[in-house]
Amino acid sequence: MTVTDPCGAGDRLASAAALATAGGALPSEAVQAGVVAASEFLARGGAAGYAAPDRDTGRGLDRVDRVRSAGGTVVATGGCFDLLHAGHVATLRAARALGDCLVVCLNSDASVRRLKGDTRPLVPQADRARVLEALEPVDAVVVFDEDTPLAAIRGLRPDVWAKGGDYAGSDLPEAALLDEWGGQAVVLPYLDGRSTTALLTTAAERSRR
Ligand SMILES: Nc1ncnc2c1ncn2[C@@H]1O[C@H](COP(=O)(O)OP(=O)(O)OP(=O)(O)O)[C@@H](O)[C@H]1O
Ligand SMILES: O=P(O)(O)O[C@@H]1O[C@H]([C@H](O)CO)[C@@H](O)[C@H](O)[C@@H]1O
Repeated sequence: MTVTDPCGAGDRLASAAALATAGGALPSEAVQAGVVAASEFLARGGAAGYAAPDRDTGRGLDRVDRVRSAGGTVVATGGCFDLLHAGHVATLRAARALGDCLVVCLNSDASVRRLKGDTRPLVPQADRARVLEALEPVDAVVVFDEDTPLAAIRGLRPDVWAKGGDYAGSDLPEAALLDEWGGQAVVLPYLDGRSTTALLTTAAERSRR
């Protein structure tokens, strides 16, 4: 293999090793996974093997397809993302750092209503999607109407499914689906004290003053 441009190989090794560790691999196994990923990355021409994302057309599922066909890592996350806060941004940034693109599976308004009650969402799905698409870590948003993102995930077949730290300690139901194609479900750190519910409660209290 003629190594043309090693740039990015270290990041590739580190992200693959981190993912392997998150999946329970031993340090030696994680390093091995990282070396394999970095080798495959270089074999495909390294960073130069990726088409430069065109900000006009580089967003959206076409970018996800390009990353996948170049052998990159597709990361997906999901949620309601009603009133956005720093915890959401922390999870989106951490999820994006696990791979080469990030897709957000977004609950539709009807789905949010069934999940979180008739008073939710405050922000309609079209605006929730627009806000998410404007964030640097987000490459695409897929709105789903079901109670769970399982059908959307099956269609996307991401390498990684990530949720925020409020799911720490719980078995993500998406993990079994990712297992079908060797993907991994991971829980990311939680930013204490941030939640849409807390924002709504504070707003209601302040408005009564
Ligand atoms: N404080 C936080 N730190 C990190 N990730 C978070 C935090 N709050 C939510 N997330 C993550 O953001 C995604 C969307 O979650 P969601 O929209 O339910 O946020 P929320 O603030 O918990 O909303 P709600 O209060 O209405 O339940 C999920 O993956 C969730 O794990
Ligand atoms: O914004 P939330 O409440 O984190 O989003 C929910 O997440 C659920 C989670 O993926 C289960 O593991 C999902 O089932 C539900 O549809 C909401 O997206």
